[in-house]
Amino acid sequence: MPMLKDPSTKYKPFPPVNLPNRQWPSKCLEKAPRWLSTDLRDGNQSLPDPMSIAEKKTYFNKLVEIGFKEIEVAFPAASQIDFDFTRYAIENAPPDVSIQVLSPCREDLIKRTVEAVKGAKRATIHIYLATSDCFRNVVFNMTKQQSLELAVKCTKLVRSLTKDVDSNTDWDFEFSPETFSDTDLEFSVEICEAVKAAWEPSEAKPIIFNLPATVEMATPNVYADQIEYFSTNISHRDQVCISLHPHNDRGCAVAAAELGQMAGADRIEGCLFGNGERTGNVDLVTLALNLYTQGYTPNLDFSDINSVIDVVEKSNKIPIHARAPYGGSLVVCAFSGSHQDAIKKGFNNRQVKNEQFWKLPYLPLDPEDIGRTYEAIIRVNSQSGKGGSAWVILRNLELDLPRGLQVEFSKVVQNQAEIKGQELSNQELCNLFKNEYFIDTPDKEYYKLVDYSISNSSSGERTINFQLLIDNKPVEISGKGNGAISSFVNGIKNSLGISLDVRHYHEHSLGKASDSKAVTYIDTEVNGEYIRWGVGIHEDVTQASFLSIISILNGIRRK
Ligand SMILES: CC(=O)SCCNC(=O)CCNC(=O)[C@H](O)C(C)(C)COP(=O)(O)OP(=O)(O)OC[C@H]1O[C@@H](n2cnc3c(N)ncnc32)[C@H](O)[C@@H]1OP(=O)(O)O
Ligand SMILES: CC(C)C(=O)C(=O)O
Repeated sequence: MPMLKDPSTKYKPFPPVNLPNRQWPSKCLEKAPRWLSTDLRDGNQSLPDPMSIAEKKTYFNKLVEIGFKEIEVAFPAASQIDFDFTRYAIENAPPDVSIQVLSPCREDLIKRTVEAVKGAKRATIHIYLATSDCFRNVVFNMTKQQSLELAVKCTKLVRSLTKDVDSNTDWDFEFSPETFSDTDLEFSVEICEAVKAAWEPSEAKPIIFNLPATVEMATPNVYADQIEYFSTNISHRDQVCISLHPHNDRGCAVAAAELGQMAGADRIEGCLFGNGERTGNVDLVTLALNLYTQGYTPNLDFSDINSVIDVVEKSNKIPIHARAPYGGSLVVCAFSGSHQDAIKKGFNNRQVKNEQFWKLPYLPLDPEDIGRTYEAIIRVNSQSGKGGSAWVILRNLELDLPRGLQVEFSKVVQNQAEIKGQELSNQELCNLFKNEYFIDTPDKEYYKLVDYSISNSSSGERTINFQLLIDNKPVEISGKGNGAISSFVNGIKNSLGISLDVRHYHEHSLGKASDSKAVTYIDTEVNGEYIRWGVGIHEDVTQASFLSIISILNGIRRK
C-alpha cells in the first residue's frame, strides 16, 4: 500500500494540552535526576534473544559500577531465568542499590514477584496497568472505575505482602499508569490518587508514580505539559516521586525526558544506548552526558565508555549505532577536511592558551573524559584535506609537517583514497608518507648517501666531498658553496645535472632528549620546472638535511 495522499483520512493529530499557565519553558536542567536502569527488564524483554543469566550478571555488575542506585532487574513472574536472576541481584547488590521488579496487576503474578525479592535489603515493587481509553476498551474491556478498583486492589495486595508484614526490607512501591501519554490527564491523576491513598506514602518514603510515554505519540512539549499538569494536580506532591519512562517512537525520547524534568519529574527510567521495545527506551547515556557537558554531574560514570559498549553489545547482541550520541564509533571522528582543520586548530589553540573551559570546534565533549582517544578523532578518506593527514602523521610519527609539505602530501593521499574508495587507516597513511618521502625504505631508494666530509676555507667557502650509491654503484661527488646545503646541491648539479633550488628549510627535533633526532624538511624547485619536498631524519642535523635532498632525488627519479 502506498502512502496516503491525504493521511488525515487515517491519522488524527494528537490534541494539545490546555495549560496556558505552563511554567516549564522557563526552567533549566541543573541537577541529575534519580536514575533507574531498566536494561535488564524493558531492555531485555525487547530482545530477540533475551539475556542468559551469565549475561545478566555481567550487565548488572556494570550498571552498579557505572553508579546506578536503582535497577529494575527482571519481570520475575515471566520466566525461571528472570526469577533466578532476581535472587542473584538480591544476594549481590551493594547495600545502597535498590532492586526493582515488575508485575502486572494480577494476584498470582504479584505474589510470585514479591517472593522473588524476599530478603532484599532494599526493593521496589513496580506494578502497571494501562489506563488509556484505547487500552481499557481494546485490551482489557474495563471501565475507568474497574481499572481504578483493580489498581487499588493490587496496591493493597503488594502492601499486605511487603511493608505491612516485613520490616527487614526497605520497601518502595511504584505504580505505572501504563500508556500515561495517551491517557486522559484527569483520569491519570484520579487513579494515582486512589493508589496513593491505598499505599499511604510519607515524605520520607514517597510513592513512585511512573508516567510512561509507553508509545511516544506527540511532540516532547506536549509530554512536558502532561507532566506539569500531573505534578501540579496530584495532592501531597512531597510524598510523590514522579518518574518518567519515555519511549522513542518519534525519535524524541531524550528531548521528552529533558523537558519532562523541567516540568517537574524527579526520576528517569531508561536503558543504556536506548535499547528497549520498538525504537527503544530513552537513552540514559545521552541524558547523563548531556548534563555533564552543561557542567552538571550526572552521578553516573562513563569514564570508560568502551567497556560499557562492550557489555551492552555482547549482552543485547545488537550493535550500538555508529552515530549513537557519545558512544557511537564515528561520533568523535571527522573525515571531512574543514572539520579536521577546525578540530586540529582547536586542539592547538587549547594547548597554547591552556584554556580551562572546553570550547572546541565540532566537539561538544572532550573525548578523553569518556576514555576515547584523540588519535581516533581524525580519520582520512577522499573527503579529507591536508590538515587531516598532517594530524595523523603528527600523532603517529611525531612529524610536524610544514604547510607546503602538507599540501603536497595531501595530493598523494587524495589519489590513494580515490583509488582505494575507502578510508585509509592510520597505518596505511603512515606507510604512504614513508614511501613517498623515502623514510625507512632502503629497498626502494635509487640514491643513497654513503659518506661525506666538509672543509671550510678562510674565505668562508665550504667544500663538500660525498659518496652516493646510485643504483648500487658508488659515485664520488664534490661541491662548493657558502653553506653545507648549497655545497651539496651544487655538487649534485655539477655531477648529475639536476638543478635543485632550495626554497624553504624547516627542522625540529624528534623523540626524547637522550636519543633525539633531527628532522629536516626542504623544498626545492627542480630544474626550474616544479616543486618537490624532501624529508630527512638523522641524529646529526646536517646529515638530516642531506638526507632531505636525497629524498628529493629519489622522488624525482621515481616520478
Ligand atoms: C509496557 C510494558 O513493557 S509492560 C511489561 C511487558 N512485559 C512482558 O510482557 C514480559 C513478561 N510477560 C510474560 O511473561 C507473560 O506475558 C505473562 C507471564 C506476564 C503473562 O502471560 P499470559 O498469562 O500467558 O498472558 P499473555 O501474555 O498472553 O496476555 C496478557 C494478559 O494479561 C493481561 N494484562 C496485560 N497487562 C496487564 C496488566 N498491567 N495488569 C493485568 N493484566 C494485564 C491482558 O489483558 C491479557 O489478559 P487475557 O489473557 O485475559 O486477555
Ligand atoms: C511497565 C511500563 C512502565 C512500561 O514499560 C511502559 O509503559 O513502557
